[in-house]
Amino acid sequence: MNALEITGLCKTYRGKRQKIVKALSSLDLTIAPGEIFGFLGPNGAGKSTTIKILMGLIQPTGGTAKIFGTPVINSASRQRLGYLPENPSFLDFMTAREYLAFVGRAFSMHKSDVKKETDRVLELLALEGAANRAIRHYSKGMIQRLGLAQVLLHDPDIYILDEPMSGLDPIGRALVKDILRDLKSRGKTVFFSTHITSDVEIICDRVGIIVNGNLMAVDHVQSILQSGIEGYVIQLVRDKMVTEEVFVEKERLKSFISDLSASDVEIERIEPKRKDIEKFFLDIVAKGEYVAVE
Ligand SMILES: Nc1ncnc2c1ncn2[C@@H]1O[C@H](COP(=O)(O)OP(=O)(O)OP(=O)(O)O)[C@@H](O)[C@H]1O
Repeated sequence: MNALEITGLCKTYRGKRQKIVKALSSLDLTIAPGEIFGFLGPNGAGKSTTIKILMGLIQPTGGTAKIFGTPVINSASRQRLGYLPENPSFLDFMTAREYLAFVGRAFSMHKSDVKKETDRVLELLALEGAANRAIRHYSKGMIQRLGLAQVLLHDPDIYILDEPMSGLDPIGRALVKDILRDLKSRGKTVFFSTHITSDVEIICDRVGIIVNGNLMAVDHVQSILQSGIEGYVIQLVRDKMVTEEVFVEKERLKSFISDLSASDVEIERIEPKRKDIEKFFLDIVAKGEYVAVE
């Protein structure tokens, strides 16, 4: 059974002056259990709209979505799910420890598990020192980490995270990447939105690129990185002295090498230059006649 199954999902909003905004156009996507999937798109592409539909926070205009086989219109679909919204906010008069106890009760966790798991997630997110401080005194990064702590508390099977690295410093980002890798090693499924291509490159199994509500590409990150050879950087040597480095396009490699054989120049090193996820993303956005969203 798929962890996530989205079929023909559409969403239209009524914007200012009743203007129709097509946020999602017939989105089809399946995610297997145990996958880490990056949902990559520029601002206004439709990432949060998709996630809000999965969470039952808004209704789609058309199509269906299922989590572990249960339609998202049924709240039971979210029993095995942890959700981090974009810019999470809390009852900020509470301390993190009080808030996590509240979340534990909401998920019907046993009292002793709540205590144990609260300690575990506070430590994991480096919040143990601030655990008894009112949340209103937290920094932006601490709020984001608390959001992740509450997602992890009840050890769900699938995680839907709307921009989990948002507002985090490099230490916080590294922490979250480690947490996502740990979830993967424990067979959990993660679906997260982002517009940061390097995060996708480091953590994800697959990536889906959404532009203007259209899913433009879905592929394995490793296949993108393997297949995307654009050319070669060649280091040339003349008279045993390093002379220069040249870039040769993929199609020109053969003729370049045969031209060299007639000269006194030798090849010291050839390195393939690959398209990274950022280049892949930018090419897709360009092909999709992407129009900047205000
Ligand atoms: N409640 C709403 N009413 C009208 N239009 C909306 C509403 N919510 C979102 N939109 C529009 O729908 C489109 C998709 O928005 P969405 O928030 O899903 O994008 P996103 O990919 O999450 O963007 P970001 O990366 O900036 O968070 C945008 O054009 C946005 O302006």
